[in-house]
Amino acid sequence: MDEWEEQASGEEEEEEEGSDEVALDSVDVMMDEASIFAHYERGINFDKYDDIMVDVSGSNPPQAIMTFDEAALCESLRKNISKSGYLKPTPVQKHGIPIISASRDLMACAQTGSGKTAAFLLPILQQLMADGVAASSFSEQQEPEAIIVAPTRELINQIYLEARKFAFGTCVRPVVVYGGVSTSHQIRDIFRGCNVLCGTPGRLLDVIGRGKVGLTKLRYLVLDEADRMLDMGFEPDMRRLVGSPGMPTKENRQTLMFSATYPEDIQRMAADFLKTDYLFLAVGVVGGACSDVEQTFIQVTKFSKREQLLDFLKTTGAERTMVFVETKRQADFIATYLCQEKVLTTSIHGDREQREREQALADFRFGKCPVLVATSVAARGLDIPDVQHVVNFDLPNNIDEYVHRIGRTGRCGNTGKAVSFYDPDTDAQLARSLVTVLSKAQQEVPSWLEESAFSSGGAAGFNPSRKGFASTDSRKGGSFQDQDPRSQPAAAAPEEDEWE
Ligand SMILES: Nc1ncnc2c1ncn2[C@@H]1O[C@H](COP(=O)(O)OP(=O)(O)OP(=O)(O)O)[C@@H](O)[C@H]1O
Repeated sequence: MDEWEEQASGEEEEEEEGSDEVALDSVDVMMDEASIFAHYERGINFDKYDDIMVDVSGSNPPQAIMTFDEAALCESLRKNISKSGYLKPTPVQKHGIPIISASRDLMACAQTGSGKTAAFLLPILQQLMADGVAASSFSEQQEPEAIIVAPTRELINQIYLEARKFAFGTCVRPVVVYGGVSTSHQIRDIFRGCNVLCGTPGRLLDVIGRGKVGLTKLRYLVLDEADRMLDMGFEPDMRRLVGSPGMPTKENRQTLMFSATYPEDIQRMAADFLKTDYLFLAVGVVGGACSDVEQTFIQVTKFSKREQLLDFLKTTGAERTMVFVETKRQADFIATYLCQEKVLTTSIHGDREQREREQALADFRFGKCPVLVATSVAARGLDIPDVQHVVNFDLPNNIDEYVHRIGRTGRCGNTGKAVSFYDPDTDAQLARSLVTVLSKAQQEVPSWLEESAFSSGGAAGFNPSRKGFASTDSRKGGSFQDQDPRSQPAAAAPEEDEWE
């Protein structure tokens, strides 16, 4: 089974022995203020974000803000923003914050690493604080004002830590729930008060189903990585969530969606969850790659990849590098191979225990292992400082996945590099989408890739319809990717390591 889906449907069962300790390690750790506000620096291209074209569609969008001061945030939020090292808002924040503060539903698209998390957290927290919301005392059912959903455990934990950082020193209490760790521990944490509940879908539905979380006070529903949350793997869970007893109708809640990619069919379906007058915010090309990532391609054959990877890693030394592979088995295999070759490597994938996954991320984050071999479970959202290289050892089978993977580097105005191994025998179906992504990001397109894209092989296998990225708000019509009637929905194809 696809490891994302495994999380979607299998979280409830994951009360394995020892999981309490994991929960204590990861969730309840008492961090000091300095570590809560630890952050990495904006990169040299941070100011260039302001040159990116912004398009807001829908009726009567509010005026964008130019500074955090214009957002009229309360004192504690301003202090926390400044302690986080934020001097000025990024474009998605300049437009997103006033839209959310104006109580509008929003579908927002902005490139990876450009500050989408704060774009939804800040206006929500501001409104809750302005309304005097405070975590209630111990109660065996809590009624959060906001729910944030994301597809992976590590990502939702990261969002929770961001929420906790911005809410530091206030009465608003964020809580996180996700699979692979003790449910009872998380429920106890909810009982202590919960205003902003961050969760992966399976565990969220579990705590709601057990009656530990009531939905009648819910005002905000946020889908981060919204296109992923609404594709085949998670859509049923999202429909169950909005259909849960007590969940306010879409007219009576504010629904916010964020991602760097929005295939058109997903945009159309997303409209089921949003009020009809939702705003669509596009910062740059919808589905476009981060312009601060230099993308290169190396033609390989299946059997030369391992040596090529080793040669590449010899040139990068201790620079932090994420190596993406397609299957869990491949992740173990490549990580073991690299360790045998004395490259300090760890790995993350859906078959590893949650404790091991968190340890792997920590070892990578803090530099103990500069190389992280990962499946798609680490492709979206993770914000790890100083990732200098992303290697696509195996290219993914859809273009959005590629965009998210390479977006683990080149964040917050920093530059990064992505190297992809292109095997003409297996990757030709991606060639045309890659050419489009490269050109839209003003990157050099290798002539052999262009030839491959427009040769019969590249064109015949071209499969944009399900995972094609839209140029704009689908309500305007027209995606810039060709629509090939022969193509099969890519969602039917394996996205990750499901066949193992
Ligand atoms: N206004 C700002 N000033 C300085 N740093 C910022 C600002 N906004 C966000 N950041 C930092 O930029 C980094 C990337 O932000 P974030 O993780 O929200 O990106 P994202 O757009 O959600 O990316 P992805 O699409 O990969 O999920 C984070 O470390 C965040 O703290």
